[in-house]
Amino acid sequence: MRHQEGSLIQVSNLSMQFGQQSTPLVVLDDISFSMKRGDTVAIVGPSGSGKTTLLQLLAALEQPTHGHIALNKQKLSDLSPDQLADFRRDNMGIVFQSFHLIDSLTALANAALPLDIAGRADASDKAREMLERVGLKDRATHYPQQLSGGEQQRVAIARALVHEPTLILADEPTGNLDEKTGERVANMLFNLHAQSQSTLVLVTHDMRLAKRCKRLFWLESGTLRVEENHELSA
Ligand SMILES: Nc1ncnc2c1ncn2[C@@H]1O[C@H](COP(=O)(O)OP(=O)(O)OP(=O)(O)O)[C@@H](O)[C@H]1O
Repeated sequence: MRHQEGSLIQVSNLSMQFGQQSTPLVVLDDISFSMKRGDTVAIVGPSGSGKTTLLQLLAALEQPTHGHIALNKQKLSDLSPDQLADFRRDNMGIVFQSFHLIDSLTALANAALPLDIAGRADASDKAREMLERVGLKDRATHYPQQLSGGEQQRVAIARALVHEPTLILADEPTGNLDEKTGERVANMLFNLHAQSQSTLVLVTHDMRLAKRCKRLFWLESGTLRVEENHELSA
C-alpha cells in the first residue's frame, strides 16, 4: 500500500489469525487503512468480528500474524518490548470497558500514573487538572471502590489523557454504564478529544456513539469497509 503523507497511523496488509496453522481462525484478513491526526474512528461490526483484536493490535498489545502498523512513521514491529512499552506510554492513552483502575491508589494517583511512571515532577498537578476537567475535583482522594461506575470511567479517561497522547484508544468506553451515565462519559471523551490534536479510535456496539465519529470502520468476516460519516459533516 502506498504511504499516505501526513497520516498518523498507517496500517498495511494487516492479518491476524488464531489457532492452528492447519485450521486457523482468520480474524483480520489483509486489511489496510490510514488515519490522520484529529480523526475520530468507530470500529463496529458483529460480535466476534475482530474489533477488540484490531484495537489491541493498534495498541501493540498483540502482534499481527502478517503486515505492520506504523504510528508517527514508527513501525511498531521494529521496537523491542521495552521500547514498545515506552512508546505506548509516550504516545497512547487507552480506555478499557472495565476501567482497569488500581484499587489501592486514589483517583488522583490513578490519574497521575502515566506521568508518575515517566518520572514527571508535575504528575500530581496535571492529574488534578485532568480530574477537574472530567468533573471529579472533589473525588481526588477517593479510592476506586468509593466511586460509581461512571466516576471510575471518568478517572480512567483522565488517566488515559493526562499525558496528552497522540492516539486515544477506547474499547467500549461506555459499555458498562447506564445510558445516561454513558452519554455523559462519551461527551467528556469527545470534548477532551476536541480540545487536543489527538486521534480517537473507539470500539462500540452503540451506533449512537459510533455516529459521533467522522469515520466508521465496519469489520465483518475478516474484511474492513470504511464509511465516511456524512451526517457529521452535514
Ligand atoms: N487470544 C485468542 N485466542 C484465540 N482466539 C481469539 C483470541 N482473541 C480473540 N479470539 C477470537 O477472535 C475473534 C474476534 O474476537 P474479538 O474479541 O476481537 O471480537 P469483537 O468483535 O471485539 O467481539 P465482541 O463484539 O463480542 O466483543 C473471536 O472469534 C474470538 O474468539
